[in-house]
Amino acid sequence: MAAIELRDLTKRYGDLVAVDDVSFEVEAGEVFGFLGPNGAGKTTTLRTLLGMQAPSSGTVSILGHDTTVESQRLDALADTGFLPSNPQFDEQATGREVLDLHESLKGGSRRADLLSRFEPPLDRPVREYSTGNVQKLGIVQAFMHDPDVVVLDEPTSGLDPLLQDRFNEFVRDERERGVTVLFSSHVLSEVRRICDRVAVLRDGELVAVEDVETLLDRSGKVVRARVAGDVPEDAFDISGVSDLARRPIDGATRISFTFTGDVDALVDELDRYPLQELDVEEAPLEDVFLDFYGGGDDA
Ligand SMILES: Nc1ncnc2c1ncn2[C@@H]1O[C@H](COP(=O)(O)OP(=O)(O)OP(=O)(O)O)[C@@H](O)[C@H]1O
Repeated sequence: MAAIELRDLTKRYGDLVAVDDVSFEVEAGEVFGFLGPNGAGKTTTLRTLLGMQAPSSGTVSILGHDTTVESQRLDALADTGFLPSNPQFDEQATGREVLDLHESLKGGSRRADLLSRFEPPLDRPVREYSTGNVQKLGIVQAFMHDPDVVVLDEPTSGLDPLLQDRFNEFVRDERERGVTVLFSSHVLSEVRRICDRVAVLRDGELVAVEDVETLLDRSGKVVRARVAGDVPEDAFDISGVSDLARRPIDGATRISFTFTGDVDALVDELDRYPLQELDVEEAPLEDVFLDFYGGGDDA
């Protein structure tokens, strides 16, 4: 049984189809990234999955419980943590009081551990919190009852780069513990670092569900080389080379291209020239996702 399952989920707001026939599963113990530009329908999908609003059609379940049925939803939520995109707490309450209430409702066996990692200012009222501190309190609250499944809506927004790193490391640790994590994000580099698989949503429609590794393999490598002297016209005219650029510089030639072909063929071709420098790296995820986000029907 998948930890999270969405089948043919559609959610309409009046005439607007915010989520259009979306199906995917998140396996137990998987870290699954949910990506899409603003307005793609990510929040709508997550809120519908959690039973906070009814689907127009289709089914949603967490840990085998249908979250559109109230009794089953409560069973699901007992083992689920949720961090909304703009967490809102009682402004008058202190962070400690917010967590005390949550603990009395759902439990707090991991509270101390989480507080030592994220350190929100517990004795100040929430109205005095910065955006980052609200987010830290939200993270503690989402994980403190030791849930099996956690749904996070843009968890690193509002966190500074240091805290983003701490959060990403934390998610990797949670994965080691077998926790299932579904999170939406705009931050593509973090997806690379912590996700097993990703789903990409555009205009309410799912345009891809893929292993992150497969996605990166498919997008190829960026190769940059500096070759002594000139290079012939047909240099690097081999299968898998695209966006080839060359420019003379100080008695040498700078070459750059994207490569999706056979590595042996590339090595053979490189071997034909007197190389002065060589740099091979993954294509930036931003470029990979532009294929999906960029519009058109060819994604
Ligand atoms: N309660 C609502 N009533 C009417 N329209 C809504 C409602 N909530 C969302 N929408 C619309 O549904 C579409 C999807 O919005 P949603 O917030 O799910 O996207 P998102 O991918 O989470 O975007 P973002 O990254 O900006 O948070 C948008 O066109 C939005 O305006």
